Amino acid sequence: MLQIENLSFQVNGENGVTDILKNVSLTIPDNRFVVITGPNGGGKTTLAKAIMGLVQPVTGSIRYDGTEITGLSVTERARLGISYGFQQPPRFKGLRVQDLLSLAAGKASLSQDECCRYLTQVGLCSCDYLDREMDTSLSGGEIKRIEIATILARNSSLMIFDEPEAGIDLWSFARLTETFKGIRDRGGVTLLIISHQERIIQLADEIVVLSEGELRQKGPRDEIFPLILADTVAGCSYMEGVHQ
Ligand SMILES: Nc1ncnc2c1ncn2[C@@H]1O[C@H](COP(=O)(O)OP(=O)(O)OP(=O)(O)O)[C@@H](O)[C@H]1O
Repeated sequence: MLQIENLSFQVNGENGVTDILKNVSLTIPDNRFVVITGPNGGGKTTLAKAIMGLVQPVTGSIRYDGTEITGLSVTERARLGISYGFQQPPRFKGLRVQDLLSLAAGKASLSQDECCRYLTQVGLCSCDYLDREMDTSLSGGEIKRIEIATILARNSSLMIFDEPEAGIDLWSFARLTETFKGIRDRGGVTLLIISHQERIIQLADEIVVLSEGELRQKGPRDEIFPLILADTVAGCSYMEGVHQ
């Protein structure tokens, strides 16, 4: 179980201190498929990075499976079974796709068959990619899908994906949603997915809405999704005010 209590995060800029996360509390039981959504800049990525240990909160605590992890490093959290796929994954020049998948799986060398299994789940043909370097020769969508494959290879108990749909074509996206659905149906993994995509939101057990650094809504998909639709159809009150 993931337990987040009163989590706050601030940045110091030229205009002083800005609150990015404001007292966010959230409990996610095991084996749940949870989608975090909300307007751009609402704090979703920051929350995911705080869970992974990539940013340090100013106040609050994060517990995972009963262990206080707020002060732990990324590596220690990874050992506890947490993994995070970046919104914009880094490139690793000099490392081949097969090397990266092997590292993720914690093996000296992952067999071609095993690599193929992970790459197929993100819609890539392994023969075309295993020897490719993780450098700028790969497209943004390819890098994104390979990174998602490395998270699958890691076999974590809490997988956090940050906008997995970003830059991915319609065909690969369809394959990816099937993969997420398969993980959910098999059980044993908590999926925390940041997404703006209706097809991913539709798979969720629960939806969390973050806006302006605050947790605005949380509940079962069937309860929260109609509220989101009503809200977005009503339009943005700020923009309406600007154009008056
Ligand atoms: N290190 C930082 N310095 C300054 N501002 C930051 C920093 N990190 C995040 N922010 C700001 O905090 C806000 C939340 O950012 P975050 O990336 O968490 O939003 P998000 O909900 O993931 O947005 P999107 O849907 O656009 O990906 C944004 O306004 C962002 O510009």
